Amino acid sequence: MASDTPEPLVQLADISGRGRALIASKAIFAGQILLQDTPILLYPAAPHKNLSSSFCSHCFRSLPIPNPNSATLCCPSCSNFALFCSPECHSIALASSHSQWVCKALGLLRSSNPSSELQTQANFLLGAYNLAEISPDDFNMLLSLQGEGTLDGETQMLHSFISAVMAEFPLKSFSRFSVELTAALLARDKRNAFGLMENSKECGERMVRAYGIYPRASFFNHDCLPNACRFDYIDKPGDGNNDIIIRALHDIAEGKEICLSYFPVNWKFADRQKRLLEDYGFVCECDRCIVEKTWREDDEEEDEKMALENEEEEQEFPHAYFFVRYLCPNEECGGTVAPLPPSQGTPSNIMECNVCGQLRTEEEFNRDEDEDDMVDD
Ligand SMILES: C[S@@+](CC[C@H](N)C(=O)[O-])C[C@H]1O[C@@H](n2cnc3c(N)ncnc32)[C@H](O)[C@@H]1O
Repeated sequence: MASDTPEPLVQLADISGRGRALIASKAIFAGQILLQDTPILLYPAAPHKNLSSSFCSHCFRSLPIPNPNSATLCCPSCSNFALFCSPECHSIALASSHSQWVCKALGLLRSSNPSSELQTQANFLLGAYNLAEISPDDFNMLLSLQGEGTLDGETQMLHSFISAVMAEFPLKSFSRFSVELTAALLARDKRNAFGLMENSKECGERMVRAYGIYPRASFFNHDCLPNACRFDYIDKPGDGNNDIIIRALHDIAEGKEICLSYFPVNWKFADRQKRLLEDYGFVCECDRCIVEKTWREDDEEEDEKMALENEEEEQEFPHAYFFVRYLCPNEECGGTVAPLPPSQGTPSNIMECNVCGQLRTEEEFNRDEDEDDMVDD
């Protein structure tokens, strides 16, 4: 019997020197959705001091301004520190992420006032340990992702903090936890978590509201000239608001590897290399890095400009075209733009930015791009 499920557009492959990767299982067209992935674990970033909006502690959607006459749904242990957008989110959270021992640990964490980084890591660990209790399969999936742990002082400190709380709640899954496992979990998080962004219009800069572990999207490797990018729509109504969607930037031939950029595409060579080595453990040798490593650091901006302006140079710098075509023209946005999905085989001429969310026709995009160039000149 024929199946109605469309064949997946990506398949897993092993690539020497790059580990597991996703490659195109057939020819892909610009804008096509390659993958929609649901998180096995979501946890909040440390709260931003200059951000007033609050969000649901289960699905992470923004909460409406509270009506003084309506009762607010909150966690009985965490009270106003954990609010919910609906009775469904409230009851799911009380049966999962807001279990007694997690709430006790969250309370202690708040009173110890840790740095934002430690707080975010502790939020992850609490979510991960809790996952082992409520969904062992998802926990094993988390552990199967890439990353090797290191036993540094921060790991030891986080482990002691959580072990002390766990000692009061001797749940079955806790017996397996060791400092080595804590280190392994933190490494999985560092290598694989995706940040779900705050609405950048509201806070003026790119800030993360929550992080998620997306088991299938975690297999995308990095390229500084990616051929796909990811979108999230955390405040959209309905189910799946914390799914991520990966779309093709342009046509991709069957068998080609599909890569994302792990950070904004307009980062400079030295910053990209540093981040990839420190956080992801590899030296990037993509086409763009091979060209840019020959540039002198103080000339980098000049070289990029020349490559954009001079046709002959453009052939030597194949990535000049990438910025004209796929970098959001909104100043300081740094987002990547991809066409909307094709409709009934017809490519879309509407481009969407994955950071500021702006939609533009190709003509509007080119006009904004030209205006931006005039301001720069
Ligand atoms: C999110 S995971 C991607 C999937 C991973 N290759 C695996 O086997 O599970 C990130 C890790 O993949 C590897 N990786 C990603 N992009 C790479 C690249 N361009 N060259 C070499 N290794 C890369 C690095 O080890 C990195 O820490």
